[in-house]
Amino acid sequence: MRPDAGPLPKAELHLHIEGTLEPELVFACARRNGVELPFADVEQLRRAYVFDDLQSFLDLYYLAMNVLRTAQDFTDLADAYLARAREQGVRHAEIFFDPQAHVSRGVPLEVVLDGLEASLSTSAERFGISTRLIACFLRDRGAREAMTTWEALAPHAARLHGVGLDSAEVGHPPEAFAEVFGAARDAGLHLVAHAGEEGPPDYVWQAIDVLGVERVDHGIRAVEDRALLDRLARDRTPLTVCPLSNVRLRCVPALSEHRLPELLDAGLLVTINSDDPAYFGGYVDDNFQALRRELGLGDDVLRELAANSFRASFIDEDDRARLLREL
Ligand SMILES: Nc1ncnc2[nH]cnc12
Ligand SMILES: [Zn+2]
Repeated sequence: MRPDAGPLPKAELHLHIEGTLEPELVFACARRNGVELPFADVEQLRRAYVFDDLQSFLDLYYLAMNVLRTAQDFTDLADAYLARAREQGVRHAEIFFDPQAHVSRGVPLEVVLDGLEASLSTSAERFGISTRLIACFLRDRGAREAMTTWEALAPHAARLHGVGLDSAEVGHPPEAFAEVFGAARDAGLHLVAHAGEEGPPDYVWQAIDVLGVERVDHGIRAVEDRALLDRLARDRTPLTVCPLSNVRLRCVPALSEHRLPELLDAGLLVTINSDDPAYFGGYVDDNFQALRRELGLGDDVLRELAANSFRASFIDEDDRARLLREL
């Protein structure tokens, strides 16, 4: 039992580091790198954070990250996330980054990796948070570019913990990425993929059956397919659900109508995460608090969701047991 009433200890398993870019850091990086922004100031940028769907968010997400040019920018980005994450009870984070979004605009992969690692390699000492990196392929840029990206990543495989699949989902089914996921598996990396965020349950089936992912990112549309729910429950395949993201991107009409309780009732290993917290109005514990407020989840359920985050993480068994004992 925990002695105090601070935020629950938890792991964050679905967090895009580029989605932690707060407007203040956008302007600071733009200023020092001489990048022009189509926004007058921080307030005007923040006012633009109103989204109709995933694509309308991605348009702004890719635009804002254009200010990230140097290793120092990526270090500052990760440091800012870690400081926030510590306040939110995070003990372990498996962090996504989008190599193609940087390499395609002329920022070398080494700059991104060196910059992130300069922060993350000391995250445990400075913030009490162990960290891992997961490189995501941008599915809307196709399987061929994903393979080219993998060829650039492979020499750095030891610096990575896994690969994932993200960006615009509908029209870009997981099965197209079977070969590149096979190559990453052969290199000893963990596999995850966004599926069933906006896309149909069939994309979740493909992620587990064709790509062989160990976790499904989002996966909320699995609720529409009884056989899929049974399969995910039977295999204990975790879903990394992001409630505030789902509302902001209009994947669900309101938090009070989120079908998370049905996923839990079906016996799924559900975790709660923040996705792109700078854009969606809250970091990971804010998601937990919103579930308490809007969905009426009680202490026991919230504690179970926090425990699931350790169960679903890729940490060593000793670390998992140690972290579970904190709850
Ligand atoms: N919620 C999300 N879905 C797909 N790709 C993303 N990239 C960053 N956030 C994302
Ligand atoms: Zn995501």
